[in-house]
Amino acid sequence: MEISHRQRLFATEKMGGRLAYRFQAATVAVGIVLVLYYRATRLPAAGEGRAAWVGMLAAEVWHEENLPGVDIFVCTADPHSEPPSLVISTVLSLMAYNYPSEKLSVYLSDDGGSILTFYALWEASMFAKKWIPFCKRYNIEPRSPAALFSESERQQNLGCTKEWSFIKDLYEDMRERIDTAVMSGKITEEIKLKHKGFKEWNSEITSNNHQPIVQIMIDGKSRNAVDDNGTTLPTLVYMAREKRPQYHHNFKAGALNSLIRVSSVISDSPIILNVDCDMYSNNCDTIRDALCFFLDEEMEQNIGYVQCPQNYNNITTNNIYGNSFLVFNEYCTFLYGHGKIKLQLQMGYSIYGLWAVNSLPTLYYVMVPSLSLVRAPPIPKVTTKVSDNDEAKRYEQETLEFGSSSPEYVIIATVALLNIVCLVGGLSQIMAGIWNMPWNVFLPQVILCGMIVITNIPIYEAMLLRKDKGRIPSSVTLASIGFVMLAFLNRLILPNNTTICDSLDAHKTRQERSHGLNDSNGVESDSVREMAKRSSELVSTSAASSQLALTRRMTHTQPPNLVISSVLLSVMAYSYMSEKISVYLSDDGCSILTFYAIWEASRFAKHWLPFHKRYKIEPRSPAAYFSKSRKGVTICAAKKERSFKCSTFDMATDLRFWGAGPA
Ligand SMILES: O=c1ccn([C@@H]2O[C@H](COP(=O)(O)OP(=O)(O)O[C@H]3O[C@H](CO)[C@@H](O)[C@H](O)[C@H]3O)[C@@H](O)[C@H]2O)c(=O)[nH]1
Ligand SMILES: [Mn+2]
Repeated sequence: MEISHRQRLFATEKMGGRLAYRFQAATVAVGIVLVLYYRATRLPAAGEGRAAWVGMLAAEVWHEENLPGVDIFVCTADPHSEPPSLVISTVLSLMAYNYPSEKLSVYLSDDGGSILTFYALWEASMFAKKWIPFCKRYNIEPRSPAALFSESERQQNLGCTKEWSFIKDLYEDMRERIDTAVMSGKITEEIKLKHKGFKEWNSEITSNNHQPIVQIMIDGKSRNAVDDNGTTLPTLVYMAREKRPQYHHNFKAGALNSLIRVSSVISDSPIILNVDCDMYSNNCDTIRDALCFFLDEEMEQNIGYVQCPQNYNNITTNNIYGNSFLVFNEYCTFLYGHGKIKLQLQMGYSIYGLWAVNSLPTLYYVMVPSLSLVRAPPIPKVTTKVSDNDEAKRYEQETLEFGSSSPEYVIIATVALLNIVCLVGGLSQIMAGIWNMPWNVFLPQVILCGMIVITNIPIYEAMLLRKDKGRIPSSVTLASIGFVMLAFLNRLILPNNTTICDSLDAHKTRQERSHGLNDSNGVESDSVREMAKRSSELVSTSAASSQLALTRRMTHTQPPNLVISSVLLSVMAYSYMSEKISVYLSDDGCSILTFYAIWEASRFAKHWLPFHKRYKIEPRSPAAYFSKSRKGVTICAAKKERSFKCSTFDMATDLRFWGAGPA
């Protein structure tokens, strides 16, 4: 109880010693009144420091609240995709928060470990001396110089044309120096003399292999850390955590981990604000707003995290990347949204709670039906950043940007390619009449596959037609072609001549079977596990067994009824007491042909069961057994086997006759 009290940031409680406290408060109040009396009666003449005197008076009257310290973490990873001139604009917008500067510390984590980013931050530490007082004096918003100066008409309304132009020129000169340095990739010796931190970089340092670098650019506790008006500046720290090739750096999470450790030694503030380097503050009161939650007397114990709404300033007309303002979490939108948002919205947002559940079926639907269109008859997505001009142009024209060889793109390209190949292949097979079935049976699959192909048109363009840098790299295209070829080579994806439901059904049967076997008692010869293993072998080698339940497909090589009888025979032939085995066949096709096949099998079983038991035949499906040419079969078995082979063929011929005949 006591511990949790001590950890609270803010609370009002009745305490002992109130009389002593009142006495102390009274003396402080008298002191304040005396100081104010002194200021009011000794006012200097104009031009002899009156302005400073009034300023002091204002400062003494202005009571700054007892606010907690705030550590602000900014992460950057690469000076080429995240330009340092923009990163420092982010940093400057955070340093200019409407919050007591001595309580603010801004940390920049540089996962690129780049001297260019360090240089940019050093420039920012100088520019901040002018930028922060400028923002505060004119109540500027937004406080990112890059964002502010990209809006042209703003200065008229502010009434500070001269100062505006002065600051703007300063900023633009700085940005040019930084961009030039980034372009050349190095820092001149002259600049390197200006801060001791530059000495950390030598010719051996690479972004993945370097010592830890921590440089305090502005030390808020130091007397020199003041802006041009003499007001304290926020603390500003550069950090590049140690990186070695043999240890994984864990991306942004790793950077945040190091930031927590480094900041705990330097400022150790109870509140942490985290911002990506490609964002900036668009509201100088954000920290105070968020503290309303953290310092709330009733709620603070329950609130550990406050997410500020995000605005996007570069959404294109059709919003092709689907950027939008969304805050979502693991809670069910229906339960938590009930009574708060409309039902339509609840339904719309529920997708964000369901993405994980949704992704497997989605992958399934974009791949398996299309694959089965060509293989069998029917069934009932480090972000790339906009950093160069061409890229920005493509973004405005709403041309999808790929460019990098990300594994995500391989998945997208493979799915797209697979679908177009399947559509073309499937349609040509249907036209050629290979499946021997009316064409409308394939309609749902063709429509689904066709819709996926239409949706993927930009992907085909990016893979095959585009020449710009944002196209899908040929390595990705090649990899996806490889995967598509694998899908066709690998018979495991879908056994030939098997519909999707067939294979799922076969899988289910296998599970049910092994489950049933594990429950059984009184095993005579083989162990239960061995039997379960064999039963699964059985089902997987004859996945076509359940074809009958769904589609009645008569192919010339494998009459299903023969397969059925073979499966029944193999199940009847388990090494298990025959009197304890009962085999049931459910025929959802309700066919006399199937019944006839079973009748044939029941007669054949009288010979088959003793035969396989005597000679330990495996597999015990006659169709499977005789489909393989057998060597090394014992001589005594050979003769009998030949005659069995003949009768199996007899049965097969009969069944085929009945299956193909007019019934
Ligand atoms: O090794 C790395 C990789 C990334 N970053 C930084 O992480 C941030 C986010 O990366 P980004 O590529 O911009 O990802 P986005 O998809 O734009 O960002 C969203 O997705 C990220 C990963 O899920 C979240 O961390 C972000 O907060 C969220 O805005 C950026 O500041 C990067 O500089 C690092 O510090 N180190
Ligand atoms: Mn980002």
